[in-house]
Amino acid sequence: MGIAPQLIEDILRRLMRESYLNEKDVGFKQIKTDLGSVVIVGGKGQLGGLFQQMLKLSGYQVNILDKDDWQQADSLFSDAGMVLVTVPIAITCELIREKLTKLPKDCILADLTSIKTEPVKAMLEAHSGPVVGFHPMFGPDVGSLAKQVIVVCHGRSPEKYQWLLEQIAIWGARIVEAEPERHDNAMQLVQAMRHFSTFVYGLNLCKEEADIETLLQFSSPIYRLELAMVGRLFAQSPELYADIIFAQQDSQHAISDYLDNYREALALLKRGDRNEFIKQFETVAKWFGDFAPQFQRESRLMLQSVNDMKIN
Ligand SMILES: NC(=O)C1=CN([C@@H]2O[C@H](COP(=O)(O)OP(=O)(O)OC[C@H]3O[C@@H](n4cnc5c(N)ncnc54)[C@H](O)[C@@H]3O)[C@@H](O)[C@H]2O)C=CC1
Ligand SMILES: O=C(O)C(=O)Cc1ccc(O)cc1
Repeated sequence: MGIAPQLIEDILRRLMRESYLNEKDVGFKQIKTDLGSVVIVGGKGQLGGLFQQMLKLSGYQVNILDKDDWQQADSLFSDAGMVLVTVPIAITCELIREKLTKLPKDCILADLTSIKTEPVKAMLEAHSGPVVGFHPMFGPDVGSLAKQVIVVCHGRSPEKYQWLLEQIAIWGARIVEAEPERHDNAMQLVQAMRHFSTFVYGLNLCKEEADIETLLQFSSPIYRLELAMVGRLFAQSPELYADIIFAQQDSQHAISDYLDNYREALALLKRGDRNEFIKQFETVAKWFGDFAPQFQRESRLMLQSVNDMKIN
C-alpha cells in the first residue's frame, strides 16, 4: 500500500516496548516457589529498589535491610533463602566480611556491585553456601529489563541458583557469563575510563562556561546525543561514579595512555600535520573494520529517534 516498512517496524517496536513496560502491572512467573524470604541489603537504594520491585512482581517475599536496620538482621536472615547485597561500592567488601558471616547454610549470597573480583572473593570467604555475583549493565531508570544485559560471575554451587538465572531470563534480561577478573579488566575501559573522560568533558564545558542552550541550538543530532550522554552522568550520584573510578586503581594506566594519545594528537594539530592526521584516521578506521559501518547504521536509527524527540 506504499507504506514504508520502516514505519511499520517503528510502530510494532513501540507497541512491544509499551507491552514490556506494562508487564510490570501484571507480574512475572515465579520460578522458585519454596525459597523463603529474600533480604536486600541496601534495598532502599536505587538499584535495590528496582530489584525489590522485580522480585516482588515475581511473587517473592522481600525484606529490606538498610543502614539503620541492623538490629533486625538476625531475625531477617534466619529464614532467608537469598541475601542480595546492593550497597555503595566503597563499603561493600567490609560489610560482607563483617556482617554476612552467619547466614543459613543453604542461603544464596549474591551482589549487584559494579566491580566483581573483590566482592565475589569477600562473599566466598564470608559464606560457605551458594555464592553468585551480578553486575546489571544498566541504571535504575530502565523501565523494563527486556534486552538489558546482566553479567554473572559464578561463585559457588551454581546448581543452587540456576533458578535465579532462569528468573532473570523471564524478566527479559540477557545473562553474560564472565570470570570476575575478566569482567573487571573490561570495565576499566567500559566504565572507569569512559566515566572519567565523560567527567572531564563536563568539567571542561563547565570551566569554559559554555552556554548549553547555544550549544544545543547549533548542534548536529550526534552532538546532541553526546551532550545528553555527558549531562546524564551529572544527573546521577557522584558517589557511585567516584567509587567506580577510584575502586579500579589499574584504570589509571588506561587513563594515562588516553592522555598520552591526546597529547600526541594535539602536537600533530599544533604542527599542522594534516597528512599525518589523515594517515592515523585511516589506521583507526581499518582497525574498527566492519564495526565502523555497523555503528554508522546503528547510530543512524538512534539519531532519527533523537530528531523525532526534538521540540524545536
Ligand atoms: N545505580 C546504578 O546505575 C547502578 C549501581 N550498581 C551497583 O549497585 C550498588 C548500589 O548502587 P546504588 O543503588 O546506585 O546506590 P544507592 O546509594 O542508591 O543505594 C545504596 C543503599 O545502601 C544503603 N546503605 C548504605 N550503607 C549501608 C549499610 N551499612 N547497611 C545497609 N545498607 C546500607 C543506603 O542507605 C542506600 O539505601 C553499587 O554496588 C553499585 O555499584 C550497579 C549497576 C548500576
Ligand atoms: O545509566 C547510566 O548512565 C549508567 O551508566 C548506569 C550504570 C552505572 C553503573 C553501572 O555499574 C552500570 C550502569
